Amino acid sequence: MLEAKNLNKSFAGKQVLSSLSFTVAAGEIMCLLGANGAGKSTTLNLFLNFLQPDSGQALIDGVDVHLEDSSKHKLVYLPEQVNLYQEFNAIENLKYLACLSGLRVTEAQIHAALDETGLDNSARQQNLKSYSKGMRQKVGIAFAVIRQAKVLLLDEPTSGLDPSATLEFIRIIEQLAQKGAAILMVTHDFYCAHTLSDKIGIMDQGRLLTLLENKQLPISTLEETYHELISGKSLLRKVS
Ligand SMILES: Nc1ncnc2c1ncn2[C@@H]1O[C@H](COP(=O)(O)OP(=O)(O)OP(=O)(O)O)[C@@H](O)[C@H]1O
Repeated sequence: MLEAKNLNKSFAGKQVLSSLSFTVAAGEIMCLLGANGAGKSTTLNLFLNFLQPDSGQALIDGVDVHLEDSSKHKLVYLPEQVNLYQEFNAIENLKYLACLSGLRVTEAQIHAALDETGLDNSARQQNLKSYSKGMRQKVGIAFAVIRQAKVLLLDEPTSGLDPSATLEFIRIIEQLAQKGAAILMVTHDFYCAHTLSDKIGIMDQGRLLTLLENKQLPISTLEETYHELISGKSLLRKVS
């Protein structure tokens, strides 16, 4: 389980996160939407312990990531651009990543993880420099499968993916959540947020303005709420 507890963060006197609190339970997918500069990536960086909060806690399974690094073994981070070794193929990359994490994996386990992501068998022996963004992402997700990640942090995972690759990505992430991972995703993609998330937080200027439960929420309501909150204007009024 992942929990932001009253997180505050400033850079050079500028408050970029203010009293940010939310939880993502095991098996749940939460998405953060917000304008550029709202503080979404800063939030991920606090969970990754790349940054220290001024106050508050970023907790993974009840452990403050800034006080104990035991939580880092439970976590996999997928940045917008998955930067793996371009000169290695998928199998070699995953073997190497597993080795760096102190995990022993067989080639059969690596193939099984890649099977879950749907990466074509024929591509697995090719160097990553020939991969598309979606294929690279599948290798990153396969690492989460190998690591049996309890927490997955995703930063704008669908930007630049074509509609089919986006759908495939959604299917893979749903499967990881069904297996019990807590997933926090930052995105500007309404469709992905709407299709995938159990709850959607809308952020602006470091604050969580609202937290929408996504049970049968129409995508038009999500978009309307976003625009009203962020720009103070109704989408419907704008177009009429
Ligand atoms: N290392 C840093 N040093 C100084 N300011 C920073 C740093 N990282 C982020 N900021 C500032 O903090 C604010 C929040 O940035 P953040 O990257 O978290 O926003 P975001 O919601 O992820 O935006 P985007 O959608 O553009 O990725 C911005 O004003 C940004 O300029």
